[in-house]
This record gives sequence, C-alpha cells and structure tokens, in this order.
Amino acid sequence: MNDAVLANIKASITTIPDYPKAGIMFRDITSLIQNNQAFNQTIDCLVAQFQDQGYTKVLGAEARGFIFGAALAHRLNIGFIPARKPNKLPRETVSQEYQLEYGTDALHIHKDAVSSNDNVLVVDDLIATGGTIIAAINLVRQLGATVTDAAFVVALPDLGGEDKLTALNVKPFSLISFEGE
Ligand SMILES: O=P(O)(O)OC[C@H]1O[C@H](OP(=O)(O)OP(=O)(O)O)[C@H](O)[C@@H]1O
Ligand SMILES: Nc1ncnc2[nH]cnc12
Repeated sequence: MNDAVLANIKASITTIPDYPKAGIMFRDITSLIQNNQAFNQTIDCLVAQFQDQGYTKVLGAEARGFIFGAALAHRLNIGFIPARKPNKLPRETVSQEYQLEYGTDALHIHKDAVSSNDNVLVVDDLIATGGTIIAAINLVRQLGATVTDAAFVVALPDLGGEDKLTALNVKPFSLISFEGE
C-alpha cells in the first residue's frame, strides 16, 4: 500500500469538531466517497489486503459499513451481510446491544445470514470504542461462523477499540488512523 495513496485517502476525510456532541472530533467519510479517486483507492487497498484469504462473506455494520463492505464483497466475489439497526430486518434475527462514543444501540442479522461453514470478514468505516464491531463479531459467532479479521478505513486508536478486538482474537486492520489529532 502506497503512502501517497493512503495520504490522499486521509486528506479526503473531513473533520467536524463538536459533532454530534461537544468534545467529539467527527471524521466524516462522505467527502471520501463523493471523491471517486479516493473511493476507488480505498476499495483497491482493501481488496489488496483481503483477496485470496478464504473469506466466504463480508459483513458490514449499518449504515456506513454498508458502503465499504458491499463494495469490497462485490470485488471479492462473495456475499454481503448487512448488520442492521433494530426493526429493519423482516425475518428471524439474532441481536446484540452495544455502546457508542455517543450513545447506545443494537445490531441484528438474519439467523440464516451465516452458518458454521462461513469465514466472515467484518467491515466498518471506522473503529472508535469498538462497540459496534464487537456486536457484529458476537452476532456472527452466535451463529457458529468464524471471524478472524476486521477491516476499517479509519481507526481512532485513542478510544481503544483495536485492543479490545485483539483480546477477542480478531485482528484489526485499518487504512489510516487519527491519533492525538
Ligand atoms: O467503534 P464504535 O465506538 O462502535 O464507533 C464506530 C461506529 O460509529 C459509527 O456509526 P454510527 O453508530 O454513528 O452509525 P451510522 O453508521 O449509521 O452513521 C461508525 O460508522 C461505526 O459504525
Ligand atoms: N469520532 C467519530 N467520527 C465519526 N464516526 C464516529 N463513530 C464513532 N466515533 C466517531
């Protein structure tokens, strides 16, 4: 992965201080995805990292994880599982509550979304406290499937999420990070 490409991806993300609450530095990926060069580079980097590794499905966390997860699943030629917020999925689900940097929420997946034969790559735009992606990992593991790796565009290491993943035997990978800034 080329440093100039990663710098371009990072520069395409906008930072909004004090959104949605005082004290949060919000890292906004909408400016990345509206920039076709930066979006293509992001997906190309994720494909280079995760192709030919034996994954059978990609899971993306609602909502921003859908954008990167679905594009990556398409390029890896495997299925995509949307992990959705409550009351969105029409069939029987498993669910998991979690805490966010700025509140609480829950994620659901359909019970037939994965099985014990699946090796699932979990994807989100960003890891902060890790609450969202840990909920997604727990959902996949509840259904007997394997999770060894989690992919993000952005990491916020100051919030400790990556260390929590390592403790769960999941290896975090992120393209860029915002640390102490
Ligand atoms: O590591 P964490 O502390 O869990 O934070 C990261 C999560 O927070 C954001 O989602 P948000 O819940 O704001 O929802 P959205 O994707 O619907 O905007 C982001 O897209 C990640 O999913
Ligand atoms: N600081 C942040 N910026 C963007 N999305 C987030 N999700 C959790 N924390 C966030």
